[in-house]
Order: sequence, then structure tokens, then C-alpha cells
Amino acid sequence: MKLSALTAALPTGSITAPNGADTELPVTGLTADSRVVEPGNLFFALAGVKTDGARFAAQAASKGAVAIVAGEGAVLSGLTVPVLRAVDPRQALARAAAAFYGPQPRVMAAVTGTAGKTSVASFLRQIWANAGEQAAMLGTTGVTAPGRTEYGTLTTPDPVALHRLLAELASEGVTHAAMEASSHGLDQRRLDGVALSVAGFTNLGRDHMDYHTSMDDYMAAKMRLFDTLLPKGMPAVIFADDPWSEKAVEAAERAGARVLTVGRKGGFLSLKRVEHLRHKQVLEVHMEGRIFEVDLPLAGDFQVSNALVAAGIAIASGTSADQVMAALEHLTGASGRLELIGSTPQGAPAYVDYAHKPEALENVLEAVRPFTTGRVITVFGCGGDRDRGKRPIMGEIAMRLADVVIVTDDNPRSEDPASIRAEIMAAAPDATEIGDRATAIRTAVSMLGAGDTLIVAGKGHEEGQIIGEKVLPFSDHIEIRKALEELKA
Ligand SMILES: CC(=O)N[C@H]1[C@@H](OP(=O)(O)OP(=O)(O)OC[C@H]2O[C@@H](n3ccc(=O)[nH]c3=O)[C@H](O)[C@@H]2O)O[C@H](CO)[C@@H](O)[C@@H]1O[C@H](C)C(=O)N[C@@H](C)C(=O)N[C@H](CCC(=O)O)C(=O)O
Ligand SMILES: Nc1ncnc2c1ncn2[C@@H]1O[C@H](COP(=O)(O)OP(=O)(O)OP(=O)(O)O)[C@@H](O)[C@H]1O
Ligand SMILES: N[C@H](CCC[C@H](N)C(=O)O)C(=O)O
Ligand SMILES: [Mg+2]
Repeated sequence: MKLSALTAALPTGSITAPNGADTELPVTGLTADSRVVEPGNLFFALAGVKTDGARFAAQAASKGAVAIVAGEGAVLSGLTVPVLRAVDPRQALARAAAAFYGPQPRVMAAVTGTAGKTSVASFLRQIWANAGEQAAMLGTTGVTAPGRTEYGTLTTPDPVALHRLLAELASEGVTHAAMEASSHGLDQRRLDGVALSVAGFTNLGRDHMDYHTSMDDYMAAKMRLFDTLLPKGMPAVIFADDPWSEKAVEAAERAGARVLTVGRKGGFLSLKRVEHLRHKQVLEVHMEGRIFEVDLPLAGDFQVSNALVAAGIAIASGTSADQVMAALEHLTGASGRLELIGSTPQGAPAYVDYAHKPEALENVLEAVRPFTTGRVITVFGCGGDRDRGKRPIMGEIAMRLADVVIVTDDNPRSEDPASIRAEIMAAAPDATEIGDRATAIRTAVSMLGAGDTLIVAGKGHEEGQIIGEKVLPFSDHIEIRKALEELKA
């Protein structure tokens, strides 16, 4: 693709080439990382959290970059290749990546919110697939599409990886894709080139306060999905029962979206009744004068919310309500989201859950209480190099909602694990501290009596424990299974 064709795909005035620059040069690829530049690439110099890409422009040029795209104020010197100036270089990268890679699945849905994104995206893929569509999902757990399952690292991939993937999916025949829009992804413009047909919002709670300056700033990043990315008049499916729902509805309406609310207070899908059984829930949902009774084969109130958001998005995308409601009866939870791993010989269940933030922990501990006649036992920790403020809050929640609390390690990264645990324990003085996560799990399993429930929270689908720079293989699933086996021996 020629440089001129790429710049022509960007909005007028958003990028300017220097006078006399040869814009007929062919561009072989795009990147924002000088370390992977290949001859003919267009290099985007982005100001980041840790460093400034402008510092690496010369390295990119020496590796064969044909031109550099930089912010209007970025200082670059000694370059022999043209420097194009962009008003918003991250947005320019996203839009250029969309133009460079081309096709995207015809129906593109993105869901945001503090908790439930992976679950909603997974449910959407399942609903579409059940209705006979070629459907994919991409997010925290990686990519799932017909004939492919790949483990991922970021919830919302960077724009180059994202558009390469969307084009591959489209060429493989995928027509419907559900993706997660993380607040980092939205803020860093990773989705700005995606041609959205529908967007969703689950809820807002404390998270990532190391990155966003306040809850309002965090909400504003999430609302970019509606006010900047979703084309006017397209459907915005919003969960109605969250404290932040009203603000989300206002933002979407202001942006000219077609707002569809779901939940107990929902106007589009209205939840009238829920009957909680041990491993399933029976829902009565009203929609435009029709009444549906749905057997949802999942535990936990929050899964009802996620199922309704997914159902609302699927219907808004054109799948019939009958097909959607029928598909809800076959949903399986995303890996590590209140996932039953096994039970003790006395029947006490052990679950893995990905709650790694306050509201999620609160929700999952509350979700298992109705079917726990004995004690709720929980094992959890907090990640290193991430929001420190959530540590005592999660300690307090665990103390209040569980009967036995074991505080352990969860990806300490560059921090001292003992001091992370101490910050949690400051608000959970009666908790037991066991740093080694496998030992913590084994101890918790050995304590399980009849009627008890175990929640091992925080790692969900993860397959490693990040200590320093190393990722050591680790799985809550495997450790729980081993501990349950030991009980039988
Ligand atoms: C804090 C954060 O979000 N960082 C993301 C961001 O990096 P950055 O641009 O700030 O990086 P930087 O290190 O300051 O470097 C600035 C620029 O210089 C470039 N550079 C740097 C060094 C060099 O030698 N040459 C070079 O060109 C970098 O490629 C970059 O373009 O943009 C990168 C490209 O999109 C991301 O890969 C990177 O994600 C890092 C790895 C990360 O851990 N992100 C997490 C926090 C994240 O995004 N999580 C969310 C949310 C999950 C949730 O909701 O729970 C997610 O979507 O996964
Ligand atoms: N609708 C919800 N309301 C509250 N808590 C929820 C909801 N959905 C999921 N959770 C909790 O959050 C955890 C993570 O769920 P999920 O992976 O679906 O969310 P996510 O938004 O993708 O999270 P992340 O940002 O970490 O990728 C679950 O294991 C559960 O504890
Ligand atoms: N076990 C985890 C969950 C991380 C979730 C992730 N999406 C993020 O906050 O970046 C940790 O704290 O390391
Ligand atoms: Mg997720």
C-alpha cells in the first residue's frame, strides 16, 4: 500500500506530510515498536507510560522505516526520512492499521465495563454460533473462533495486532466478532479503527486507579466507546442496574446512540424474576410484550447480568429473540469465571474465579452464599505493579463476606510479595497468610467440610505466576484438582 493511500484513509487535517515528501513510497507494514521495524515499515513514534517512541525514531529509520509519524510537538532530529505530523498519533496508528489490513467481520461488537467483559464476549460468541453464525471472540482469554483457540496477553490488543487478526478472521469467513474494550485500550485508541455495529456496557467499579486519575476519568475512558467510537444511531446495550448505569445511558444518548437497557430496570430486556438453584438459575425476561422463561445453566447473580447484556447485543445485531433466548440455555461460563473445578467426597464445591478487583470479589462471595450451608472459604491475593489502593479494600470485603480467608500471592511481579500481602492483611487481621499459592490452595481444600464452599479468586484462566520478570507455570485449576485428589488418597 502506498503512503499516500494510507494518509488518504485518515480524516482530513488529522495528518500532514512535509512539503516535497515522496508519498508514493510503498509501505510494507506499520509498527510503533522500533525493535521490530522491517524495511519499508511506517514507524509511529508514540509517547507512552514508560518512555517516548520519539527517542527511537532514528533507530527505526536506520532499520529501514520509510517514514515516521509523530505528534505535532514531538522533537525529532537528524532524520533523513520524512516525518508526518499527526494530531493524535495513537488514533492515526489505529486508523492506518484498519486501512492497511482491510476487511473486518461484518458485525463487530465491543463490550466495556469493569467486570463481565470476557463473560459477555464469550456468551455473545456462543449465542451467535448457536444461531448458526461464523462467530469469534477476542479478549483476556485470547481468541476463540471456528477452528482456532489462542491464548492472549492483552484484553484489547494493540491496533496492529488487532487489525491483522480481524482481517484474518474475516478471510476465514467469520462474520460476527465480539471483543472486549478495556479502559486502557479505549484510552490508548487501540479500537479507534474498528467498524463497530453495536457496543455494550456492564458496570463500573474500582479498578486501575494506578492508571486513571479518578473514577470520573476512568468512566470517561470507558464512555469513549459510545461517544467517539460507536457510529451515531447504532445500538448501545447498557446494563440498567449498576450505580453507573444512568451516567452510561446519558453519555450514550448524548452521543446519538440507540440506547437499549437490560436488567431489572431494563426497558429492552426486562428481568422480572430469578430463581436461584445450585448450578443454574431460572429467569423470566420480558421483551416488547413477550415473556421468555429461560433456564440459565450458570451460577451467580452476575452471570444473569452478563447473559442479559450478551442477549441484548445479539438481538441488536440482528439475531432473532427466539434464537437468542434458546441459546442462553446452552451457555458455558468463560474459563475461570465461577468455574466449578470439583467437590470433596462430602460434596463441598471448589470454584476458580477471576475476581481480582473489589466489586468482583464482593459479587462472587455473595453469589455462593445462598447455596452454602456451612462456611465460605476464600483464597486470594493482589497483583504487584498494579493499583495498590484495592488491596485493603479487598481484604475488608473478604473478611466481611467469607468465614475463612487465606491471603496468598497473585503475580507479585517486581514487588516484594510479603509487603503486598501485608497491605491486604492490614484490613483483614484475622486472615491466614500463606504466600505460596499451591500451599494456600491445598490448605483451604483440606479445611473443607460438608456444606462449605471454596472460592480461589484472582487468577481465573491464567496459566502462570509472574514473579519478577519470570512467568512460572501455575494454574489454580490444576492445584485444586491435585488437592482434591490428595483428599481421596
Ligand atoms: C501501561 C500500558 O497500558 N502500556 C501499553 C502501551 O505501552 P506504552 O505505549 O505506554 O509503552 P512505553 O513502554 O511507554 O513505550 C512508548 C512507545 O515507545 C516504543 N518503544 C519502546 C522501546 C523501544 O526500544 N522502542 C520503541 O519503539 C513502544 O513500542 C511504545 O510505542 O501500549 C502498548 C501497545 O498498545 C501496550 O502493549 C502496553 O501494554 C502493556 C504491556 C500492559 O501491560 N498493559 C496493561 C496494563 C493493559 O493494557 N491492560 C489492559 C486492561 C486489562 C483490564 O481491563 O483488566 C488490557 O487491555 O489488557
Ligand atoms: N456483571 C458482573 N458484575 C460483577 N462482577 C462480575 C460480573 N461479571 C463478572 N464478574 C466478576 O469479575 C470476574 C471477571 O469476569 P470477566 O472476566 O467476565 O470480566 P472482565 O471485565 O473481562 O475482567 P478483566 O478486565 O479482568 O478482563 C469474574 O470472575 C467475577 O468474579
Ligand atoms: N491475577 C491478576 C489479574 C490481572 C488482571 C488484568 N487484566 C490487569 O489488571 O491488568 C493480577 O493482578 O495479576
Ligand atoms: Mg476480560
